Amino acid sequence: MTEVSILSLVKRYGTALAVNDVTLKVNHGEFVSLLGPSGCGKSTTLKCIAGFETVSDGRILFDGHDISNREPEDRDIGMVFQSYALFPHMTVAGNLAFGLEMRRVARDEITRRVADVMELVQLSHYAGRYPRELSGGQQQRVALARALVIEPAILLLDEPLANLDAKLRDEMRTFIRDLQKRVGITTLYVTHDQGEAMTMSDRVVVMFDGRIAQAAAPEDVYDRPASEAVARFVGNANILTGTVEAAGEGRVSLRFGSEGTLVSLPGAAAPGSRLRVMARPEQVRLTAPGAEADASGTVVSHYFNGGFIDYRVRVGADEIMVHAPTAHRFADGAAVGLAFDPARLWPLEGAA
Ligand SMILES: Nc1ncnc2c1ncn2[C@@H]1O[C@H](COP(=O)(O)OP(=O)(O)OP(=O)(O)O)[C@@H](O)[C@H]1O
Repeated sequence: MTEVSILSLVKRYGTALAVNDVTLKVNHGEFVSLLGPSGCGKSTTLKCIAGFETVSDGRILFDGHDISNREPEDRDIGMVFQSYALFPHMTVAGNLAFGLEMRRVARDEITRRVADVMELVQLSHYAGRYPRELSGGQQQRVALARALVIEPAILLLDEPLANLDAKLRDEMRTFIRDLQKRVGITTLYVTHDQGEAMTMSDRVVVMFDGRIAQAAAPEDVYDRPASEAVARFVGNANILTGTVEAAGEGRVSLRFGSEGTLVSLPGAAAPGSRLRVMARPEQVRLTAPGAEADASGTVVSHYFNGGFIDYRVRVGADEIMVHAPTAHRFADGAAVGLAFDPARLWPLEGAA
């Protein structure tokens, strides 16, 4: 297993900064996702690690060795792309053997390793098939096997599930994650899909404009986002502004609107100041009017979504998203109360 250190990485295309001073350590056997909107620099970061792009500044170390100037084939990486990039004129077994033949591995050893990796990705019965005779998910499993068969030190994946339909994508998430755990390989995974990053990763690195906005465990990024931009990119977020009525011992009492009840939450701000807090839609509870609540509002719309109902509720000038169980239903126009779970409200940095 290998540790990857990215130190003050900069990548410029002309005057444009695609990667702007990225520093990140990926531990032995860790699964780290680079998550961000299109153009934020995640693929460029991965390409610099793979050696497909030269770095403009900064260094990349594998287990303490500077590999910034090594050719891609000398970096000991396995790579999987969105387009499976399989050789169409070769069978599955041929595709898997190719990298080993290039490395002049002995024939017996190639046979053994190809058989092992086909079993690992559950494709043993497909050895003689050509890529065009496989489904998208199967082709991506071959691509994964081809990256792993060379037994690389690091696995790099760039949007590998983007071409698959939704159900297959869900299955492949678990498949890749289980496989990575079994093999124990240090993995960097690029995606713009926050669900994918959350379910698969040990750590999620959120990037905007070539910079890291937050690098933390999925739960931390979701529950304790470093900024409003992270809060909004990772899942849905209600951003509420309240007035601090009292403060002390690392907690503040916040009042939303003129009628809102006081909610006590962790934070430090002077009384009278305005504070923005994040409440995830599933952390807001709807109550019948008259029942104890923190605020009152009117249902603007509701959408049935299988196990849940997604409501939009007008509270004063704000619209609050609520992701609620189906047990109690409220019609459009209904008066409702909203109750926040103070333990789950998260104060955001910066002035309101
Ligand atoms: N070869 C290139 N020449 C010039 N600019 C480039 C090149 N490759 C990428 N860029 C620019 O660098 C920035 C980062 O691109 P990058 O592909 O890393 O983003 P990304 O987050 O992976 O986006 P996507 O999900 O769309 O691939 C973008 O503004 C892009 O236009």
